[in-house]
Amino acid sequence: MIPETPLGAGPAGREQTPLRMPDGPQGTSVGASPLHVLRFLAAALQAKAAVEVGTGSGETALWLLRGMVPDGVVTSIDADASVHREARGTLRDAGVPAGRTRLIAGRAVDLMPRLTEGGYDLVSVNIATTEYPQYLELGLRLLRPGGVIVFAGTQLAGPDTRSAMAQALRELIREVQSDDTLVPVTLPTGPGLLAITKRA
Ligand SMILES: C[S@@+](CC[C@H](N)C(=O)[O-])C[C@H]1O[C@@H](n2cnc3c(N)ncnc32)[C@H](O)[C@@H]1O
Repeated sequence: MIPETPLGAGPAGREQTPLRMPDGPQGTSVGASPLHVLRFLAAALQAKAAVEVGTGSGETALWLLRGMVPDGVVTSIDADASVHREARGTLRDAGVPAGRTRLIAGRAVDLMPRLTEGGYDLVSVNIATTEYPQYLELGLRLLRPGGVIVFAGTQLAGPDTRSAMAQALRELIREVQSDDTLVPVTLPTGPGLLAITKRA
């Protein structure tokens, strides 16, 4: 079992404040990118705990944290341990206290089953994959009722192609459509998002 970070355990003596970020010059667009969507969802859910699959540069984790409650924690998994160095730099440069992220190296399919069932408000899958259905099952297990799982890059799968990724995406959609406890939406931003909430 991966030890859970106690929520609300910020660095001693440091007041937890929201991580603010500019969207652009005042009075212009507020943004419609996948990152804006993730930040919005994290804020709307008042997310205290999120799981991210695919840490990469740390940029997505940063935007999730900007939407989450001030002491919220992102658990971010990447199969490539070397990316966590860059991600730590991204988060540190943005002023994120170290206690707000847990960066874990390994394959998400191996690590997600070790996270606490029902312990998360939001799961963000940042990889376009042939294992979409498996990530749906693993991610839904982690969500509290009313939580949301977001798949990024779904338009890369091209639903009318015969690629393994497209087939996996179709299977994912079939599974979502056949489950009355799930409410999905496709968002045509960036490489495509599929967001699914688990009814409370
Ligand atoms: C598109 S990048 C994520 C970019 C990230 N959102 C960012 O802010 O930079 C995908 C990442 O997922 C990782 N990855 C790919 N397959 C994985 C798997 N099965 N389990 C965990 N991480 C994986 C890759 O190593 C890569 O760093």
